[in-house]
Amino acid sequence: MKAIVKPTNRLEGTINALSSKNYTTRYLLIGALAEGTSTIYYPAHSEDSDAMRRCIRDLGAIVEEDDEKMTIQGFGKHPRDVSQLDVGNAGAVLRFLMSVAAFCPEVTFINAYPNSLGKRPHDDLIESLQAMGVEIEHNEGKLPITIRNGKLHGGKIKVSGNVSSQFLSSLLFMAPLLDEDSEIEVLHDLKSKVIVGQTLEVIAQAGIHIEASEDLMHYTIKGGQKYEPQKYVVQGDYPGSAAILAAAAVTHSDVTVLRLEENSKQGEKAVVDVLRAMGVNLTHENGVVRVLGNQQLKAGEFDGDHFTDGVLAMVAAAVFAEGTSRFYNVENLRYKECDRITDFLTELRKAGAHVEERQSEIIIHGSPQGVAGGVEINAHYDHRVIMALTIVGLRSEKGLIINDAHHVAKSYPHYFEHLLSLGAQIELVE
Ligand SMILES: O=C(O)C1=C[C@@H](OP(=O)(O)O)[C@@H](O)[C@H](O)C1
Ligand SMILES: C=C(OP(=O)(O)O)C(=O)O
Repeated sequence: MKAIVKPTNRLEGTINALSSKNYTTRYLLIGALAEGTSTIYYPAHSEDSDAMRRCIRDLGAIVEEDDEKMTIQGFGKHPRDVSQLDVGNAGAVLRFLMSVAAFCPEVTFINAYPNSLGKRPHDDLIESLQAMGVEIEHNEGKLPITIRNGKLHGGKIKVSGNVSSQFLSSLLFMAPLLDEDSEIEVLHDLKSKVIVGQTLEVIAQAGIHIEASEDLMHYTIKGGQKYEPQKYVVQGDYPGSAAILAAAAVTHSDVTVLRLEENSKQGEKAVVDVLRAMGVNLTHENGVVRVLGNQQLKAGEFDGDHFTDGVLAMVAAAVFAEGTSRFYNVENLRYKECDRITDFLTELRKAGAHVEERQSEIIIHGSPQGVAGGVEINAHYDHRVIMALTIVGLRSEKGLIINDAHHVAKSYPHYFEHLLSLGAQIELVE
């Protein structure tokens, strides 16, 4: 699908935030790891959450669904003997399930997206699992990956947090089910640290006890624990909503997004403060964010690691700010669906933005007068690149054509529909 994004002066209206992708993948997982029936209200529907749903079914969970909720009869620590799993393009699903696969005799994770997930590194998790007795075949740390149970055991576990927090989360989900007690030590820096708080939150909701140090670098985990079946309610998604809020910030607008809890553990709720710091007129009360955009933005400097999945949308807003903005501590954006620094900035430059990259920084020299546009954009298989470039297109002189825009469905299948309902001028061509 192509998205033909045309210059749009005004956005107006109210939308319900999509359901959180990262809570949905977690609740599906812990529902599967429980024995008994868990219920998840308002689960997300996107390619990534569908991937988790498909894989836990393949592993033996019984999943039933109606319009409002999903029930999962879990398999505990005894998944079905499945030979292959297809995680689509979902990094978190792959990494979380690599640890669960260690309870199966032999599972191969296939390489369904060689140009996206197929390029992402998993070495750090592979090394930790191997040290725990798991046998792993892999393609230089990348897919396809085959996991064999070997002699899986707990004990002292080390994992690097340099590249992704998902490796640590994966081990935190699995270790309580082992017979032995475990201690996890995080080596190096822990990137996307905030999201580990979401992992610990859902694990605790399922009755599992993990002792975590305050800096989230050390964990003590008793073995032989069981996930209890529970009822979970999925909150609204900040990373996806960040793009809607940024679109409202760069246009004349009166846009309200519902279902964005102020006390959420999602790091990307920081985008509300980022936009505020950029001078955007907004309020955030009782789970409702209202943006009154007037196209006036000022530049700022932000530690992007706190809101990793919201960075691209904030960069798109910064393209139209007065002055030079800097998003630092974002090196691990290079290891996502594409290289979200080099690949994303290549597309931004095509659109007419003035941007510079460093190994772990994005620098934007703002163009408050707007950018030229009038070019075709490569999506690089990345939903967040698509969402961000759409924002830029709305404020361009000649619009943008975003190729392969269907990849937006990885996290936010209704993104264009939502923008259209706010009055965005976008044509979708199959
Ligand atoms: O744990 C998770 O669900 C996620 C962790 C983050 O990845 P990294 O830890 O690799 O930064 C985030 O970007 C991703 O969308 C989801
Ligand atoms: C990086 C993302 O997801 P994942 O790592 O799960 O593929 C994302 O949603 O932006």
